Amino acid sequence: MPAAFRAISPFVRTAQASLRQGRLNPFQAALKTQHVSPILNIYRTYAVYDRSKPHVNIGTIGHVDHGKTTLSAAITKRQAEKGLASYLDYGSIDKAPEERKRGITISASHIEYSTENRHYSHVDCPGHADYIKNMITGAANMDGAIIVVAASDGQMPQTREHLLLARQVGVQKIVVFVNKVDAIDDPEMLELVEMEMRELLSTYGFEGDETPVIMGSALMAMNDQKPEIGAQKIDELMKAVDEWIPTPQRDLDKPFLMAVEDVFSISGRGTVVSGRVERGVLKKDSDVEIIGKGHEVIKSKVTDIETFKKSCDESRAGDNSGLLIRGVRREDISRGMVVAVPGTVTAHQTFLCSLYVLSKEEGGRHTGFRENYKPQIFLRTTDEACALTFPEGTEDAAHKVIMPGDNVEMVAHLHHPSAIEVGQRFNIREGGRTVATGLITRILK
Ligand SMILES: Nc1nc2c(ncn2[C@@H]2O[C@H](COP(=O)(O)OP(=O)(O)OP(=O)(O)O)[C@@H](O)[C@H]2O)c(=O)[nH]1
Ligand SMILES: [Mg+2]
Repeated sequence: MPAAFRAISPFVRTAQASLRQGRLNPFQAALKTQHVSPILNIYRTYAVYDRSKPHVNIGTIGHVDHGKTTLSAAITKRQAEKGLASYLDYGSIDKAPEERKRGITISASHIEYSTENRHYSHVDCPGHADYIKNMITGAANMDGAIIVVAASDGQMPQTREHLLLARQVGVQKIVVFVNKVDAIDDPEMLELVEMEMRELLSTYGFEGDETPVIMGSALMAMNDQKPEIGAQKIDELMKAVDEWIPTPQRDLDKPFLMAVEDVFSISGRGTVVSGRVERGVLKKDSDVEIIGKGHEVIKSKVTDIETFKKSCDESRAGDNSGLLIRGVRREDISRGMVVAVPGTVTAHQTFLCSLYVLSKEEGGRHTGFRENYKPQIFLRTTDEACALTFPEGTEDAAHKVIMPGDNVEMVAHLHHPSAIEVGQRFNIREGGRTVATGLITRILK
């Protein structure tokens, strides 16, 4: 340990004593004293940042007051004890003074920690409209979520809302943390909560039977009490998160996809399609499929690749490329179709999506719209006619009006089948301006 580190404060002396007695290792000692000194901050940074581990974005979601912020703090506490995070107490996660006073989280707070396997960026996510908007528009993203459900709320009238929120923000994989188990005496009650949760997960299109459900108490973990429902459950939770939420693939590692921007024919050579490569790497002489715009799937081979006006052996994510495709006529391909690795993309016509409808101030509509709104939607390089309806079971769908500034979940029916995928974003425009942004959350047909 550096000399400067030794002379700083009583905190350091306490930590050092623990260190000597073998209760803490040097990293943990540094973490314990993180508030004191910039040198310790450097220690802390080293403890947390480990770029060799894969990075994953997650967050806590769930109803107001069910314990999201307490759980977030408890995770950092537990990981800090292992030298894998810097401990943040409740107050430093709920930053705004008015939040602390009222005990309600208003803005999202970013924290980070690691497990043995991965590095996490974690948002303590309030259920507020602003945050949902950020997720829909792509300003924020989550690879998976921990949904916090308080067991003490009896039959959990808000459970549906939690799952709807998770689906709306585009999360595909969830880990459930049933919180406040310390306040429950009846174990049967917990079984009931778990059963109901699994059933609802399936109803909302998540894998209800396989989803990990951990029962514990964030408060007990924070207070170093009852480790069997406190600290140990945080460990179980992080293990489940590590295993259940997949590591996102880098664009370059994904299967090749390019949306067609332009098609032309070069005499003596054939048809060339051009566009910006969205993901993956394509080698010359690879087989591809060209999909979308209501056409049959076209099977072909890319016999030459041109990037920056030079012929090359491959085309990669981010490149603007021209692909010479064999045996396909120019008129069979149109802008908006995608060129992809065979079998990786299919065309669909109906999907569930989350929409953020721009407010008047953001340049959006001045009036609301109802079911059967028929806008043009802009997907990748093309636009497509589409009709929007409310999901099955929506109350009073016929009279519901969506106003500018609203978030809403809707079902989109495309006029032509298009190559679409879960997680893809799109815009709705009217008269040349964007009036809504959408996120595809489930493919329906
Ligand atoms: N008994 C008990 N209470 C808990 C537990 N976890 C959290 N609480 C309490 O529940 C209340 C709400 O906790 P928060 O962590 O602020 O809940 P939240 O979900 O972040 O709330 P918002 O951000 O306002 O939506 C606080 O009074 C916590 O002390 C627990 O495991 N057991
Ligand atoms: Mg909170």
